[in-house]
Amino acid sequence: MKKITIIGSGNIGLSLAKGLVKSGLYPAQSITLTRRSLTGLAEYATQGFQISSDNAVAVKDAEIIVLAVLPQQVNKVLDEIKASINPQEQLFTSVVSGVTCKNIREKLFDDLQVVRVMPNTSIAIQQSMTCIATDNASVESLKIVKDIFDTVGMTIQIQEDLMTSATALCACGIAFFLRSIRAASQGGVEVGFHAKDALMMAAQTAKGAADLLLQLASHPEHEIDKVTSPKGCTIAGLNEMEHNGFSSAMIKGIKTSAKIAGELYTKE
Ligand SMILES: NC(=O)C1=CN([C@@H]2O[C@H](COP(=O)(O)OP(=O)(O)OC[C@H]3O[C@@H](n4cnc5c(N)ncnc54)[C@H](O)[C@@H]3O)[C@@H](O)[C@H]2O)C=CC1
Ligand SMILES: O=C(O)[C@@H]1CCC=N1
Repeated sequence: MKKITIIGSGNIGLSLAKGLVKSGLYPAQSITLTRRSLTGLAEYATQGFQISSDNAVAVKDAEIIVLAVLPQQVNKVLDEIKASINPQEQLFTSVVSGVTCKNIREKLFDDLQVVRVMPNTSIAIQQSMTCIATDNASVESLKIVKDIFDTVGMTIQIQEDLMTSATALCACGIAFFLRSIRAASQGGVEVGFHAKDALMMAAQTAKGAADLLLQLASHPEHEIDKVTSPKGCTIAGLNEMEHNGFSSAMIKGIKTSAKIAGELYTKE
């Protein structure tokens, strides 16, 4: 168990903190959460987390630092914490989209080991798909990071130049799949279900579809073939969706997100 400081405890920082505690391996007491104003963190203090609005102090004791502020807030935060960082003792991780390991070392220290991590908000319930990349961390350091994120979902190590693509597919992906579940539930209401039931039915159906792929290592089209009876209603609905650009919309959306993810950080 390592001491972890999360700088910027907003949506993803707090989701990570919740997931780590839920894993049972990281007590809240081992996690320090920072934010500019402590008001939003008061309830976390009552749960045992350390809370602070002083990033420089909060990183001092940490073995692992997780940077989780917005890309436009990064430079100010790195300037603030530089004097408190010990590159020999600490491992620096960042979930910030569009900020490279090199960008971080340029602001801190050349010999600091930096690992980029791209989780998604389902990390709060240990279901994240987390992508990990580095350009200088040792095998041992990478394993430390992987071990942490393996407790809160699945991990995959990727090349750093694919990190913005990973952001679009996996981090933004939560919103894309949620919107498609919401849309399915709205269709469900049109065909006769109450909204609450329709949403639960759509969500469980989506979960079942995902698990068919994950548990059976199956291909989507193979599973789709099993649903589409000849002259049946599934193929009729599916083709109607495709005529309206269903796959195309998802592909274009992911490409746009990946492009924007790569443009979020400006060095100055
Ligand atoms: N929200 C998501 O699903 C994901 C977000 N990310 C990345 O994580 C980062 C954070 O995103 P969100 O959590 O969505 O944003 P957010 O705005 O919810 O969280 C950022 C937090 O940082 C705090 N903050 C700002 N300046 C600070 C400072 N000087 N010191 C301490 N705290 C400070 C803000 O008060 C806020 O609570 C972004 O860089 C984003 O690209 C990565 C993966 C998923
Ligand atoms: O929308 C964003 O920019 C962040 C990065 C990935 C998820 N949320």
